[in-house]
Amino acid sequence: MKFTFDTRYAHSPKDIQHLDTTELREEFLMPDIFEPDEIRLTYTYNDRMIFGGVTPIDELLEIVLDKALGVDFFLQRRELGIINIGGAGKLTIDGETQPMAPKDGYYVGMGVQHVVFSSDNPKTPAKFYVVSTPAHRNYPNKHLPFANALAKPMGDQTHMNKRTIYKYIDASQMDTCQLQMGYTVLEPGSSWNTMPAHTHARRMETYMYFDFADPDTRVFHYLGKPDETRHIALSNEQAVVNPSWSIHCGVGTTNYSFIWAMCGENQTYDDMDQIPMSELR
Ligand SMILES: O=C(O)C(=O)C[C@H](O)C(=O)CO
Ligand SMILES: [Zn+2]
Repeated sequence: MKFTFDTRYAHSPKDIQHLDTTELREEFLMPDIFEPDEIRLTYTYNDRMIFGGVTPIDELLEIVLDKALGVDFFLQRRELGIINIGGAGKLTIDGETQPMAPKDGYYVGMGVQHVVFSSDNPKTPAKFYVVSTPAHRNYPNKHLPFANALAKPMGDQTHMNKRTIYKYIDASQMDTCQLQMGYTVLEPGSSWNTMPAHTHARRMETYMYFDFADPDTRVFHYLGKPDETRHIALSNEQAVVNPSWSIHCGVGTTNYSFIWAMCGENQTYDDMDQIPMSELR
């Protein structure tokens, strides 16, 4: 099993004025998330979120992080959200087995010692996207089937942003210390997500874009202060870190989906500052 644990640092909004394309990608993009029988994680200094992919094929995979976090085991002072974007798999949580159908989610509370990931069939492997945030107490583990996600239809065809936001880990449904997580599915013919753009200085956010309609699909993810924006061109199954001070929105050359995850000062999903279009530069 190969384990990758990258670091991404926190920035001032002024920093991105000086970054060229390569540097911008090195600082904000996580290019390869799902590699066979690998765990690939990124630790961002933005609210210390850890996010990435766990892709078991023939092996059982477990995230082992102790010295790197100065703890005895990974979830000693953290909670974990999981969404399976691949085939059927399983989690074994401190010895108890939990089937994970395609699109299933799971919340693992602080204090759990072992989370083991596996695929049911190596030909149709599970792909577990995971996000972990610092925690201060245990809340109960919870299986989060896709059918139970809170579905919020948004947008319209005229604005090319017809989409459904599926909230898996949401404060109205369950307790967590910080983590909120879910995913957004754009309809065919729609390409803009979260437009008008918004900021939420109270929370940082990460995104993992996936389910691209064809290999040449690209999503252009926008970041920066509203009056000083940059973009990053993304291929399928790549992720980006968005600092609290940054807008985010994106446009694809086809429709697509993305998993978002947030943490920080509050758990109020609708606490967003919409940016008037006249302020974008
Ligand atoms: O398309 C959208 O709109 C979103 O998915 C918005 C994200 O969930 C978000 O940015 C929450 O703050
Ligand atoms: Zn947001």
